Amino acid sequence: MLPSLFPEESNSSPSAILALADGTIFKGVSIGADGYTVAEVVFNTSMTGYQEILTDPSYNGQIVTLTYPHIGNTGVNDEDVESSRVHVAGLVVRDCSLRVSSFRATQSLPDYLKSQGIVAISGIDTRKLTRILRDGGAQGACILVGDDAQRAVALAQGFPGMSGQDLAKVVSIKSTETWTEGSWTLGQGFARPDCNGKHVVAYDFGAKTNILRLIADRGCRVTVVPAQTPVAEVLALKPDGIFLSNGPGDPEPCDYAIETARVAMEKKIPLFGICLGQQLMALALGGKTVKMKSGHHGANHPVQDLDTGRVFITSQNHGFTVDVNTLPANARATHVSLFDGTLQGFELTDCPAFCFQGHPEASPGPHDIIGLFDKFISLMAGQK
Ligand SMILES: NC(=O)CC[C@H](N)C(=O)O
Repeated sequence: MLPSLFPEESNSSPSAILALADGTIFKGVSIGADGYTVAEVVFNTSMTGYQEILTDPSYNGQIVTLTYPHIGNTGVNDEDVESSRVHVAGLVVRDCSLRVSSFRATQSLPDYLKSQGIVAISGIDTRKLTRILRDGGAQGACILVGDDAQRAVALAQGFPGMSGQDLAKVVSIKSTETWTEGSWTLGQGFARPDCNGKHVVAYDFGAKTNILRLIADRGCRVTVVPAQTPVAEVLALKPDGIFLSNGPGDPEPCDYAIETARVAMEKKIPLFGICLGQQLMALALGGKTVKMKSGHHGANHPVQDLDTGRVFITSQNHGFTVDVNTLPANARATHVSLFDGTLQGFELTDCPAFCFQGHPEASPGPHDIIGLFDKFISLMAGQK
């Protein structure tokens, strides 16, 4: 007998179903918690960084399928997390490694998923799944442990969609915190930078920790505030700059955050937005955001700087985009996606505010465009 392509099938892992709202059914094995999960399913093309992806709060409410086929080989560790817990609603992989091989690993991926209560499936033809999502767009899906395919399809079809979902306030911290940790280096752990420079107040809509680390690395004093903190309270903290974080869900219903962005721009406080932060700034200016077909989720997206022509390979994770044609005249496009021409960054001509749709903090991904953090520091220092 030929060895199974999915060795985990040959041991005692329970069977599981992945059903799509369009009725497609995939059979595999459970590598996570029991039960079922229902959410929008999106594909991520990163070749590394599954632990960062799992813990990115912007994935809250989404099932992620990884196009890289061999997942789990380095297990999980205590440092490669972008928040305090797993946020994806479920995980779909082609082949979950049976063996963990990394000196940093503290747990296997399946044990980690089980301990966090995350339903996940392995043994899936993720190329077929990704083609369906690429051609038909992201859609509702259900991962169900067991064999009841009909129930899984019905659950997937009941998913209401991402539009209209305000998840930023759900994942945000509940009280104000001070952030002091810098980046991690092998053998040295997390840096403890001198945080007595510019005072940045960071709105937490589901912020990835590497963003806060990169701001702290640059000597800033970082105060992190809950998503619904009134902007007047933030202004009373006398910030040198305000940061609007990434976050899950639809930006449009986040009226509290749109108001924050509007006032910060009106008061001409140096302002930097990443991903959801860009979308909130656009909405505050009277612009519009739209749901994309399959979104951008990966670590290989080329983005062009419209001023210099230079191309950066960037990390991306968004399902909504700003319609550039709806922005007012004082918003100048600075970056564009070379995959589909969507807006990747803009800045204001009459106030020190700029934003980026992708992820300059990477994690996972290339650091090509990390210089945007230095641009924020320069803005706070009053330089253009
Ligand atoms: N990473 C993010 O901030 C994502 C923003 C928003 N939730 C979107 O999907 O477009």
